[in-house]
Amino acid sequence: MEIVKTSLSGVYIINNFNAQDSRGTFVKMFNKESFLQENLDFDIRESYYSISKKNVIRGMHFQTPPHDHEKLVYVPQGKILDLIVDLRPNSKTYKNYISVEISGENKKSVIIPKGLAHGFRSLENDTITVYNVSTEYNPNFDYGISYNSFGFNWEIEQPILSKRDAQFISLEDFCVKNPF
Ligand SMILES: Cc1cn([C@H]2C[C@H](O)[C@@H](COP(=O)(O)OP(=O)(O)O[C@H]3O[C@H](C)C(=O)[C@H](O)[C@H]3O)O2)c(=O)[nH]c1=O
Repeated sequence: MEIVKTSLSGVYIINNFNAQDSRGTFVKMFNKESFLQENLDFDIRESYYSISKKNVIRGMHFQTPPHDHEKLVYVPQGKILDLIVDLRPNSKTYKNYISVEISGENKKSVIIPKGLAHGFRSLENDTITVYNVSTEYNPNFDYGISYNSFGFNWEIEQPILSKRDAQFISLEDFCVKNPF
Protein backbone atom coordinates (compact mmCIF):
# COMPACT_ATOMS: atom_id res chain seq x y z
CA MET A 1 0.00 0.00 0.00
CA GLU A 2 1.51 3.34 -1.09
CA ILE A 3 -0.02 6.46 0.47
CA VAL A 4 0.64 9.57 -1.62
CA LYS A 5 0.14 13.20 -0.49
CA THR A 6 -1.90 15.58 -2.63
CA SER A 7 -1.99 19.39 -2.82
CA LEU A 8 -4.86 19.40 -0.30
CA SER A 9 -3.59 18.94 3.26
CA GLY A 10 -4.73 15.61 4.71
CA VAL A 11 -6.03 14.25 1.39
CA TYR A 12 -4.10 11.20 0.19
CA ILE A 13 -4.35 8.97 -2.85
CA ILE A 14 -3.68 5.34 -2.01
CA ASN A 15 -2.20 2.85 -4.45
CA ASN A 16 -3.55 -0.34 -2.95
CA PHE A 17 -1.87 -3.70 -2.77
CA ASN A 18 -3.28 -6.06 -5.37
CA ALA A 19 -2.42 -9.51 -6.67
CA GLN A 20 -3.55 -11.41 -9.76
CA ASP A 21 -3.59 -15.15 -10.32
CA SER A 22 -5.44 -17.73 -12.36
CA ARG A 23 -8.60 -17.10 -10.27
CA GLY A 24 -8.66 -13.33 -10.73
CA THR A 25 -7.68 -10.39 -8.51
CA PHE A 26 -7.17 -9.66 -4.82
CA VAL A 27 -7.08 -6.06 -3.52
CA LYS A 28 -6.43 -4.82 0.03
CA MET A 29 -8.16 -1.46 0.67
CA PHE A 30 -7.31 -0.72 4.32
CA ASN A 31 -4.49 -1.48 6.75
CA LYS A 32 -4.49 0.28 10.12
CA GLU A 33 -0.72 0.17 10.60
CA SER A 34 0.03 1.57 7.13
CA PHE A 35 -2.38 4.44 7.83
CA LEU A 36 -0.89 5.11 11.27
CA GLN A 37 2.60 5.32 9.71
CA GLU A 38 1.25 8.34 7.80
CA ASN A 39 -0.39 9.71 10.95
CA LEU A 40 -3.79 8.70 9.56
CA ASP A 41 -5.76 7.46 12.56
CA PHE A 42 -8.80 6.36 10.57
CA ASP A 43 -11.55 4.25 12.17
CA ILE A 44 -14.57 3.07 10.19
CA ARG A 45 -17.96 3.69 11.83
CA GLU A 46 -20.08 3.12 8.73
CA SER A 47 -19.63 1.70 5.27
CA TYR A 48 -21.93 1.97 2.26
CA TYR A 49 -21.82 1.88 -1.52
CA SER A 50 -23.64 3.30 -4.51
CA ILE A 51 -24.13 1.90 -8.01
CA SER A 52 -24.20 4.59 -10.70
CA LYS A 53 -25.13 4.79 -14.32
CA LYS A 54 -22.65 6.54 -16.63
CA ASN A 55 -22.69 10.36 -16.33
CA VAL A 56 -24.22 10.46 -12.88
CA ILE A 57 -22.80 13.20 -10.65
CA ARG A 58 -23.14 12.64 -6.90
CA GLY A 59 -22.11 15.45 -4.57
CA MET A 60 -20.65 17.63 -3.36
CA HIS A 61 -21.32 16.13 0.07
CA PHE A 62 -20.03 16.50 3.63
CA GLN A 63 -21.29 16.36 7.20
CA THR A 64 -20.82 19.39 9.46
CA PRO A 65 -19.51 19.46 13.03
CA PRO A 66 -19.98 17.69 15.40
CA HIS A 67 -20.86 14.91 12.93
CA ASP A 68 -18.20 15.74 10.34
CA HIS A 69 -16.26 12.73 9.15
CA GLU A 70 -13.28 11.36 7.30
CA LYS A 71 -13.99 9.22 4.25
CA LEU A 72 -12.14 6.39 2.55
CA VAL A 73 -13.52 6.02 -0.98
CA TYR A 74 -12.79 3.46 -3.69
CA VAL A 75 -14.33 1.86 -6.78
CA PRO A 76 -14.21 -1.95 -7.00
CA GLN A 77 -16.02 -1.86 -10.35
CA GLY A 78 -16.29 0.88 -12.99
CA LYS A 79 -14.65 4.31 -13.05
CA ILE A 80 -15.24 7.74 -11.50
CA LEU A 81 -13.74 11.18 -11.75
CA ASP A 82 -13.51 12.02 -8.07
CA LEU A 83 -13.57 15.66 -6.85
CA ILE A 84 -12.61 16.98 -3.42
CA VAL A 85 -13.07 20.64 -2.37
CA ASP A 86 -11.35 22.22 0.65
CA LEU A 87 -13.94 23.93 2.90
CA ARG A 88 -11.54 24.61 5.80
CA PRO A 89 -11.17 28.40 6.34
CA ASN A 90 -7.80 27.94 8.07
CA SER A 91 -6.38 25.79 5.27
CA LYS A 92 -3.80 27.20 2.83
CA THR A 93 -5.86 25.55 0.08
CA TYR A 94 -9.26 26.88 1.24
CA LYS A 95 -11.74 26.66 -1.66
CA ASN A 96 -9.23 24.77 -3.82
CA TYR A 97 -10.06 21.37 -5.31
CA ILE A 98 -8.39 18.32 -6.76
CA SER A 99 -9.66 15.64 -9.12
CA VAL A 100 -8.51 12.05 -9.40
CA GLU A 101 -9.65 9.11 -11.50
CA ILE A 102 -10.50 6.09 -9.35
CA SER A 103 -11.44 2.78 -10.95
CA GLY A 104 -11.60 -0.96 -10.60
CA GLU A 105 -8.66 -0.98 -12.99
CA ASN A 106 -6.31 1.40 -11.15
CA LYS A 107 -7.39 0.11 -7.70
CA LYS A 108 -6.71 3.49 -6.12
CA SER A 109 -8.57 4.90 -3.16
CA VAL A 110 -8.71 8.35 -1.63
CA ILE A 111 -8.76 9.36 2.05
CA ILE A 112 -10.62 12.61 2.73
CA PRO A 113 -10.38 14.38 6.10
CA LYS A 114 -13.11 16.38 7.83
CA GLY A 115 -13.98 19.72 6.29
CA LEU A 116 -13.85 18.76 2.63
CA ALA A 117 -16.70 18.26 0.15
CA HIS A 118 -16.70 15.09 -1.92
CA GLY A 119 -18.34 14.20 -5.20
CA PHE A 120 -17.77 12.36 -8.44
CA ARG A 121 -18.89 11.82 -12.02
CA SER A 122 -19.33 8.17 -13.01
CA LEU A 123 -17.55 7.41 -16.28
CA GLU A 124 -19.03 3.95 -16.85
CA ASN A 125 -22.37 2.22 -16.27
CA ASP A 126 -22.73 0.05 -13.15
CA THR A 127 -19.93 1.89 -11.35
CA ILE A 128 -19.76 0.80 -7.71
CA THR A 129 -18.41 3.43 -5.29
CA VAL A 130 -17.67 2.34 -1.72
CA TYR A 131 -17.56 4.80 1.20
CA ASN A 132 -16.10 4.04 4.59
CA VAL A 133 -16.73 6.89 7.03
CA SER A 134 -15.51 7.70 10.55
CA THR A 135 -18.81 8.95 11.98
CA GLU A 136 -22.35 7.77 11.53
CA TYR A 137 -24.85 9.33 9.16
CA ASN A 138 -26.80 12.22 10.65
CA PRO A 139 -29.30 13.71 8.18
CA ASN A 140 -29.49 16.96 10.18
CA PHE A 141 -25.78 17.52 9.58
CA ASP A 142 -25.56 16.11 6.05
CA TYR A 143 -25.00 18.99 3.63
CA GLY A 144 -23.62 19.78 0.19
CA ILE A 145 -22.51 22.50 -2.17
CA SER A 146 -23.44 22.70 -5.83
CA TYR A 147 -21.24 20.55 -8.07
CA ASN A 148 -20.87 23.44 -10.54
CA SER A 149 -19.98 26.20 -8.07
CA PHE A 150 -16.26 25.77 -7.41
CA GLY A 151 -14.72 26.21 -10.86
CA PHE A 152 -14.35 22.64 -12.09
CA ASN A 153 -15.35 21.80 -15.68
CA TRP A 154 -17.07 18.38 -15.53
CA GLU A 155 -17.20 18.35 -19.34
CA ILE A 156 -20.80 17.18 -19.37
CA GLU A 157 -23.85 19.20 -20.35
CA GLN A 158 -26.64 17.23 -18.66
CA PRO A 159 -25.44 14.98 -15.84
CA ILE A 160 -27.86 12.71 -13.99
CA LEU A 161 -28.36 14.40 -10.62
CA SER A 162 -30.58 13.78 -7.60
CA LYS A 163 -33.13 16.51 -6.89
CA ARG A 164 -31.29 17.22 -3.64
CA ASP A 165 -27.89 17.58 -5.29
CA ALA A 166 -29.36 19.84 -7.99
CA GLN A 167 -30.62 22.27 -5.32
CA PHE A 168 -27.43 22.70 -3.27
CA ILE A 169 -26.15 26.23 -2.63
CA SER A 170 -22.90 27.48 -4.15
CA LEU A 171 -19.50 27.23 -2.50
CA GLU A 172 -19.47 31.01 -1.98
CA ASP A 173 -22.90 31.06 -0.35
CA PHE A 174 -21.89 28.17 1.93
CA CYS A 175 -18.72 29.95 2.99
CA VAL A 176 -20.65 32.98 4.28
CA LYS A 177 -21.49 30.95 7.42
CA ASN A 178 -18.80 28.27 7.22
CA PRO A 179 -19.18 25.84 10.18
CA PHE A 180 -15.70 24.28 9.81
C1 LIG B 1 -25.25 8.43 3.47
C2 LIG B 1 -26.63 7.93 3.81
C3 LIG B 1 -27.72 8.20 3.04
N1 LIG B 1 -28.94 7.74 3.41
C4 LIG B 1 -30.08 7.98 2.54
C5 LIG B 1 -30.29 9.41 2.10
C6 LIG B 1 -30.89 9.26 0.73
O1 LIG B 1 -32.29 9.06 0.84
C7 LIG B 1 -30.28 7.96 0.21
C8 LIG B 1 -29.10 8.22 -0.71
O2 LIG B 1 -28.26 9.13 -0.05
P1 LIG B 1 -27.47 10.18 -0.91
O3 LIG B 1 -28.34 10.70 -2.00
O4 LIG B 1 -26.79 11.13 0.01
O5 LIG B 1 -26.33 9.22 -1.57
P2 LIG B 1 -25.19 9.74 -2.51
O6 LIG B 1 -25.61 10.92 -3.28
O7 LIG B 1 -24.73 8.54 -3.26
O8 LIG B 1 -24.09 10.22 -1.49
C9 LIG B 1 -22.87 9.51 -1.45
O9 LIG B 1 -22.04 10.00 -2.46
C10 LIG B 1 -21.43 11.26 -2.23
C11 LIG B 1 -20.46 11.53 -3.36
C12 LIG B 1 -20.78 11.32 -0.90
O10 LIG B 1 -19.63 11.75 -0.72
C13 LIG B 1 -21.64 10.89 0.21
O11 LIG B 1 -20.86 10.75 1.43
C14 LIG B 1 -22.31 9.59 -0.04
O12 LIG B 1 -23.35 9.46 0.92
O13 LIG B 1 -29.83 7.25 1.36
C15 LIG B 1 -29.14 7.00 4.55
O14 LIG B 1 -30.28 6.61 4.88
N2 LIG B 1 -28.07 6.71 5.33
C16 LIG B 1 -26.83 7.14 5.00
O15 LIG B 1 -25.87 6.85 5.74
